[in-house]
Amino acid sequence: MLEAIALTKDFGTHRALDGLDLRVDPGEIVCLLGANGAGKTTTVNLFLGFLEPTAGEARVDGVDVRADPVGTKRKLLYVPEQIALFGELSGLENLAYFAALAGIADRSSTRLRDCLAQAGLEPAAMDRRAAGYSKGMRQKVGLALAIAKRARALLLDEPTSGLDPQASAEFHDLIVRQRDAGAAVLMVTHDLFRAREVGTRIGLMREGRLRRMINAADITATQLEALYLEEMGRMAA
Ligand SMILES: Nc1ncnc2c1ncn2[C@@H]1O[C@H](COP(=O)(O)OP(=O)(O)OP(=O)(O)O)[C@@H](O)[C@H]1O
Repeated sequence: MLEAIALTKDFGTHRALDGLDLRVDPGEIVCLLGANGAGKTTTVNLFLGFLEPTAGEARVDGVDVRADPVGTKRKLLYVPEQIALFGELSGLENLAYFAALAGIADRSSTRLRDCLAQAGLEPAAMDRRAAGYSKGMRQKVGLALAIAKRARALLLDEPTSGLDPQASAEFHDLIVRQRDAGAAVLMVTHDLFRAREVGTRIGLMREGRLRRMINAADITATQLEALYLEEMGRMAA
């Protein structure tokens, strides 16, 4: 569903992403871990068509993002670290607005409320102004859009940073539900523990390169941490 083929991005003379080969199939969650500046967000932005690759291809459902930026984006849902909502509008009104922008045909209030409920937003909160929403509640509106859109792939960039542990666990449960419904999920995170819990595979990135791809089932959290530190060079001495 998501495929990077020798994907490369330079910013001036700096190579931010260097020949990335990666595949995320329907029904799996691939987590990207790595130190700041490793090229994780650049990868997500290339799949979204926010950046043009210097070389290689980012494909969504077999289509090069550059060849059909609008069509490929329609199949994706992007959840950034901070979801921006209109504070004066309710959660439901925000969802209705973004659903219209995304070209979703069925935007009845009943359907959108159902999507918000599936994303875990309390019914009582749906009609309250989003200005009073916590970060966790805003993320749920983002996920509700994925559900409304029937997005086939989710691109998540540090979606739970700053969430309390309970909200983070709840968010990850929702992602797992999307995976079980057949979505392909690419998640950038610094949370090694959650990556191992929910990830099918875990990629370790450093300085623009994918250094290692690990099957989450083959490794304990402690082993993952040791591998991570080793790859990041902190245990090199
Ligand atoms: N628009 C840009 N212009 C110039 N350099 C950029 C740009 N975007 C990213 N970079 C550089 O590319 C490299 C990779 O950045 P990227 O944001 O992909 O890292 P990351 O792995 O997501 O890091 P973090 O964990 O801090 O979010 C960094 O050196 C960064 O400074």
